[in-house]
Amino acid sequence: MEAIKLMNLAKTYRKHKAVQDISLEVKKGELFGFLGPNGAGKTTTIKMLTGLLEPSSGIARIVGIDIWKNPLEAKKHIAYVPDQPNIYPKLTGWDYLEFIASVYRMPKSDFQVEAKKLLEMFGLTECANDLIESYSHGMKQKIAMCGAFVHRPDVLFLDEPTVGLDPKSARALKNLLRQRCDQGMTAFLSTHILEIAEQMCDRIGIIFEGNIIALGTMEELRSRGEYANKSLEDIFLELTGGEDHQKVIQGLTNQGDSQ
Ligand SMILES: Nc1ncnc2c1ncn2[C@@H]1O[C@H](COP(=O)(O)OP(=O)(O)OP(=O)(O)O)[C@@H](O)[C@H]1O
Repeated sequence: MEAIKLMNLAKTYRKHKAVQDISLEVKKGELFGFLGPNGAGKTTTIKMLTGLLEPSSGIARIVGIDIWKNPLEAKKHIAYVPDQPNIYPKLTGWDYLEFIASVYRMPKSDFQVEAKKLLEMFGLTECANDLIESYSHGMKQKIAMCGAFVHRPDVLFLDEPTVGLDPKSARALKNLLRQRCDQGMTAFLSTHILEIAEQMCDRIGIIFEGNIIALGTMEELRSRGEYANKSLEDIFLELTGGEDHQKVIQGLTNQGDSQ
């Protein structure tokens, strides 16, 4: 059974079709990268999959459960870290994790072992007893990650997870994602950072103007004749027309330089 399944999922904001009938399956244990330029529809898709934004049409299933027909049941299986996590400022880091663990009914002893490991991994042990309002943006993001991992979700959604993380924390996140996916968790992450998708993800989907325009492993994407031996950046720019934009920008910059 697929961990995540989208069937003709679409979202229209007033008249603007932000996501257009996308269908996709992500298998259990897969680390899936959802890549696209600004405004392509990544966040809209993730919000529909996590039960935060009702689709205009189509179906979204998490471990076989329709998230819109049976939201409580489906949400037991997921964790979501948005790009701008907004977490309780008046709790300490530790209290926040404890709160999450209680919502997911984690046994206390499991929670303590898991929480300590995660805080250590993300370099938050020293400030676990400080109020979250005193945390920097990156620290808030990291405690939100710890909260997402602590209850061992079956499916984890991350929106732009490495933006704002220092290199050490980004590395810790990459390692942890790989380890958890090897143990059976499924991860769905949106990113602009092509290197991350290229290095970490088992499979990549490229979304552009609300449509999935490419889908597959790096090898599969490259094996499309015209993309042989190209980097994901080249493939991405060609597919999304970014190269033309880049040329325009480059042209303008060069003009500026010569004046
Ligand atoms: N609440 C809203 N009302 C109207 N239009 C919206 C709303 N949210 C998003 N959109 C539009 O839907 C499209 C997709 O937006 P979305 O945030 O899903 O893109 P994204 O791929 O996550 O972009 P980014 O990488 O910039 O975060 C954009 O054209 C955006 O302007």
